[in-house]
Amino acid sequence: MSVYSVEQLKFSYDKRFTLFVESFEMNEKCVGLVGPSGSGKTTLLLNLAFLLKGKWKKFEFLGQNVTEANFERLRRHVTYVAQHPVLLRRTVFENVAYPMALRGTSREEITERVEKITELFDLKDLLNKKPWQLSGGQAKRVCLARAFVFEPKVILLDEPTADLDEKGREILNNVLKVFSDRTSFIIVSHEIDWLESVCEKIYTMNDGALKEYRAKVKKN
Ligand SMILES: Nc1ncnc2c1ncn2[C@@H]1O[C@H](COP(=O)(O)OP(=O)(O)OP(=O)(O)O)[C@@H](O)[C@H]1O
Repeated sequence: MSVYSVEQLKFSYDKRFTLFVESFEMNEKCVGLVGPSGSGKTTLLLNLAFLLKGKWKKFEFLGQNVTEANFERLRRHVTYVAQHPVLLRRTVFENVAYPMALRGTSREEITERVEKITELFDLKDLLNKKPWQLSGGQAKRVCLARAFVFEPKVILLDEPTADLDEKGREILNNVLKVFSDRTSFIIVSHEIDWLESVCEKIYTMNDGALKEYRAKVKKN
């Protein structure tokens, strides 16, 4: 079953920019997306996260036909992590727990999952800190942990390495590996070498059009 199967997806904010994806079939666990600034990468991710609604000839998500009726419901299975995501003015623990609290998860399960994910993202010592007490890299790791904590089927990452130092990158690489058995990823980045080391396939975006960049056999 494909993660996404899309034909002729079109979205415009206004007359100045149009995203037009002729065809996108995602059968990989991880694909990368590169392209110049303003070419439409974020716009594509927002459409694939069901946060922007365009028009399409065919749009399937995990084998389900996307329709007007289920569009908003499908959001539950996919998480978009923005390049500069915003944290709530609450503790790190509460920020990471937030998506599960929204979903009505029990307090016990929340605590257990937050513990596990903050361990993976090396945030254990920061659980009681507030956002303004964190460095940029720490804040980014909190945002990433908040996306991974409820194990959505698909995670869309917009420039995830921005703000991360070497240790942060190692952590992210490890988490991508740990989650590769249960989560699929689309990653926007300008770091093509890094994308090639973690993705099975890479696409380019130019003036709103998506093209395959290079098929690649994953190392190790
Ligand atoms: N909310 C909006 N309203 C109107 N136009 C927008 C909006 N968001 C983005 N755009 C325009 O749509 C085009 C594509 O933007 P988008 O953010 O998808 O590009 P991008 O490839 O992600 O860029 P970057 O690499 O700089 O993040 C740009 O011309 C941008 O100015």
